[in-house]
Amino acid sequence: MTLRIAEIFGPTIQGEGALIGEPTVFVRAGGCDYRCAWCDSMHAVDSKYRHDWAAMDPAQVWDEVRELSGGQPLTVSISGGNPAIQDFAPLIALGKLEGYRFACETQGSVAKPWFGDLDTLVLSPKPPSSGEVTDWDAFDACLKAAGNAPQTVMKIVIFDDADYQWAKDAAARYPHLPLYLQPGNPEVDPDLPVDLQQTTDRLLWLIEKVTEDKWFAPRVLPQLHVLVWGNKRGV
Ligand SMILES: C[S@@+](CC[C@H](N)C(=O)[O-])C[C@H]1O[C@@H](n2cnc3c(N)ncnc32)[C@H](O)[C@@H]1O
Ligand SMILES: Nc1nc2[nH]cc(C(=O)O)c2c(=O)[nH]1
Ligand code: SF4
Ligand SMILES: [Mg+2]
Repeated sequence: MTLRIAEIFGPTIQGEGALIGEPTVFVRAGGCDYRCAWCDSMHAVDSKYRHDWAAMDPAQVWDEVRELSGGQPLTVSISGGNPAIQDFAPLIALGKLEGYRFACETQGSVAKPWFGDLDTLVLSPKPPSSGEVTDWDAFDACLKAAGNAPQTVMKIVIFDDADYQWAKDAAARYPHLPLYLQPGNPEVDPDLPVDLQQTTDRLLWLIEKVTEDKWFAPRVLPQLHVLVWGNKRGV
């Protein structure tokens, strides 16, 4: 089975969540079952970009990851789009043979057996500002599919008070899932600069929300890659 791939890039650092700062190569899948209002990766979502996506065999994808990483095992981050609408089991199997680790980012709308082959599964359910509605049965199926995967975490993007309250309710459903919050980035055009002051102001707003609320469960993190590179693609 070929994979629809929007881009493969790196090595860079994982800019978000549990693995923040860790060197990684990204494999970005093309296609998504959601249309989040503020998606920063529409080039991997909207079918109008599908002609820019490559149909690749897992072995071809693997060759490129190996090349980019110089054959030095690291964590491969599978993102998208929603990678869970495709079969990444063969790619993960190829990489594991050479000692690589795998993380995957998905919204939790589609469960796949290969979640159980991952080292890290990042489930990122979408708050109200996205315009999407979470199917919690599907989310539960993702947790079940992850089974014994060493690390499963939840990462929620927060744009406003309604998102914050929604995140608290979502966290209450899964008290044992490690939780990461990141402020939303409203400016996602790769050709426009990111305002660093506004970016850190949004982070400060979120930090003050959780501390004033004495909500000590989540870790609050910036998008490190946005601080360093703005909305540049391929980093
Ligand atoms: C582009 S998505 C791709 C993977 C998957 N579709 C998902 O949403 O989890 C990767 C991560 O970026 C986050 N993200 C997307 N747009 C964002 C924005 N404008 N500001 C902050 N985070 C954003 C998503 O919530 C998700 O956690
Ligand atoms: N450096 C870097 N870190 C990221 N973390 C999640 C990303 C994504 O778009 O899935 C991403 C990305 O695109 N770049
Ligand atoms: S689920 Fe992820 S890739 Fe899909 S539209 Fe939302 S943020 Fe973008
Ligand atoms: Mg991104």
